[in-house]
Amino acid sequence: MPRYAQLVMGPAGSGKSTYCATMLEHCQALNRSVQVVNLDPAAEHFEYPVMADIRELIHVDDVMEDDSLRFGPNGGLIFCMEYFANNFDWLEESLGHVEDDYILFDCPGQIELYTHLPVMKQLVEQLQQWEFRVCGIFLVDSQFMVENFKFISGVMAALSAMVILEIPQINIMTKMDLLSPKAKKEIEKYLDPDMYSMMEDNSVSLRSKKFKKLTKAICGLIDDYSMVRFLPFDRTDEEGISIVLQHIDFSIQYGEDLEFKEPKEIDGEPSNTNFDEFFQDRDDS
Ligand SMILES: Nc1nc2c(ncn2[C@@H]2O[C@H](COP(=O)(O)OP(=O)(O)OP(=O)(O)O)[C@@H](O)[C@H]2O)c(=O)[nH]1
Ligand SMILES: [Mg+2]
Repeated sequence: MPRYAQLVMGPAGSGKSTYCATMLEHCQALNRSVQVVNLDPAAEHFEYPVMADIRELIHVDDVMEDDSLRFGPNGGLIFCMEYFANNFDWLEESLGHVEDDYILFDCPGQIELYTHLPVMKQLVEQLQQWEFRVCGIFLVDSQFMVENFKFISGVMAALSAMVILEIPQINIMTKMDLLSPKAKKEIEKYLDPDMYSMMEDNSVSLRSKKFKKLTKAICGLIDDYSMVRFLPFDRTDEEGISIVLQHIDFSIQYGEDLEFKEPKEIDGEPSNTNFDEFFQDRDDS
C-alpha cells in the first residue's frame, strides 16, 4: 500500500505553517487521518500537533552558537538541512511504517532550498524509497502577485521547484482573505493568466530590447506548455480548501487503493463488530 505526502514549500512567511494547520483541521473534520512533520529547524511555534520535529535532531540555534561553525541564521539553516539529509534514519524512525499514512511536511522558507540546493530532491527520493507518493505544494503570498512582473517572478520561483523536484506540484496563492475587493478582482486574471497579453500590458515600461525579448520568451514558454497555474487559498473558505485538497489527492491518486475501514466505536453506541449481538439482545428483551 502506498503512503502519501505533501511537501509544503514556499518563500519565508508565505503561509506554510498556517496552511499545514488549516489542512490538518480540514482533514480531521473529514475524518481523514493526517499528520504533520515540522522540517523547519528555526521554527519557534506552530499551531498544530507534530508527529515529528526536526528540532529534536538539530536546532538552528545550536549551529549558530557553536564556536567552530559560527553560522548566521541563513547559513545555519542550510547547515541544519544538510545535516538532516545525512541523517534520514531519524525521519524513518520518527515516521515508523504505517500503511496509507498521510503526512504534511512543513518545510523552511529559505528559497535556496527550492532553487539550487540538493536537499529537497534528496528528501523526495528518500520518501519515494519508503513508498511515499509525494506532491509538492508551492505557496506564494497573493499580495505579492497582483502585478504582472511580481506574478512572473512568483511563477519562476514555483517553476524552479517543479524542475528541481520532478514531482506533481500544486501551486497556491495564500492569504486571499487579506486582499482588498479591488485586488481580489485584479487577481482573477492571474488565476487563469494569459501570459502573452500580460507582456503587451507592460511593453511600454520595458526599455531594454533584449530584456523585453527574454521576458516574452519566458512568458511564451509558460503559456504554451501550461506549465504553472495557481489555485487560490483562503483559510476561512472550506469549499476552496476542499478544491485544493481534491487537486492534491488527484495528483497523488489518493484513495484509489484505500480499503474500507469500519467506523470507530463511539461511546454509548455499539460498534459494527457487536452489531448482531446488539440486535440479538434487543430481540430477546
Ligand atoms: N490573514 C491571513 N494570514 C495568514 C494566512 N496564512 C498565513 N498568515 C499569516 O502570515 C504570517 C506567516 O505565516 P506562517 O504560516 O508562519 O508562514 P510560513 O511560510 O510558515 O513562515 P516561515 O516558516 O517563517 O517561512 C503569520 O502571521 C500568519 O498568521 C492566511 O491565509 N490569512
Ligand atoms: Mg513556518
